[in-house]
Amino acid sequence: MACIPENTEDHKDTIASSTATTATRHRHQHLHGNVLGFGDLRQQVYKEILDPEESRGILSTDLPALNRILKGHRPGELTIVTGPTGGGKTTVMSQLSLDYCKSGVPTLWGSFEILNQRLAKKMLYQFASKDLSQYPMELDKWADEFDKLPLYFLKFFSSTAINTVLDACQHAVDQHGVQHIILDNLQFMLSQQGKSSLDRWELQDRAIHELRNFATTQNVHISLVVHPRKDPGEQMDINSVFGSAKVTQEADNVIILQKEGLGGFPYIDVKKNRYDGTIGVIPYIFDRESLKVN
Ligand SMILES: Nc1ncnc2c1ncn2[C@@H]1O[C@H](COP(=O)(O)OP(=O)(O)OP(=O)(O)O)[C@@H](O)[C@H]1O
Repeated sequence: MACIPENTEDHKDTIASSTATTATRHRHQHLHGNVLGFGDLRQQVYKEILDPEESRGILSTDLPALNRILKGHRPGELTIVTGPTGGGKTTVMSQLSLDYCKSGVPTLWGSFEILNQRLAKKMLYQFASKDLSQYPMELDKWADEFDKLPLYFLKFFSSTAINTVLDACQHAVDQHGVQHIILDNLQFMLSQQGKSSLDRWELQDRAIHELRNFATTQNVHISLVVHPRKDPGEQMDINSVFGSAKVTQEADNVIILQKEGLGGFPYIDVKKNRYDGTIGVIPYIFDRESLKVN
């Protein structure tokens, strides 16, 4: 019978490999239900390395320049959108969400500042790319097409408790497969809640935390419109967002709609992009006929 001497290299390898296997098994045996080993992530990591296009989000058709910076609209993220008063936050988010919705992203709008019918009218103009009051004969045709979109609206208006909002969002995720939720805006949603200004900041921090958590656990994208601080100055920066630093810390993306600056054009300013760190600006022109930016 062949006998393998204990000090051969083969034997050392065998011992080393069996020790590694035991260590791996030992590691995995002791993993808590909420703790992962690399093995659990391996296939996803491969996918990110070998197929980066796949891990990118849905791309915008209307604003291709935004894709080059943000790399698409991804589930599980929280985007903060801010900009000066009347600077186009609702208009741009309406257009962008419609753009993703047309690509098949089921979308839920929470419009706490403007009535749903006004928002839907704006979206219908953007959908038709024209001022439909000038084309009344076409109204039914466009409305029928618009009605086919996987688009939903929350009934809430102005002050609404965050838990009430999230309950409705949860229902929309479960029943309609919603993947993008737009809340416009945080201040109107939280208005008249909290007695002192300190209370209000705490309330806002808690709401941000809840929304962040919802986006992650439900794997949906939340776009949250937040007003700037009073008098944010000519060009806004990340500190111009109203509230504590938590608002922008919790966000994966921070987008500021800046007033005329670059060559006299207003521009979309991507100030934070946690996905790959690319930031940058996209000048745009607002078309009053279609209510779209391009
Ligand atoms: N870039 C733009 N240039 C000029 N007018 C615009 C632009 N974007 C939107 N508008 C128009 O300005 C008005 C306000 O736009 P919108 O409601 O989108 O701004 P907002 O930033 O959401 O406002 P608020 O600060 O009140 O929430 C609308 O009538 C809209 O059609």
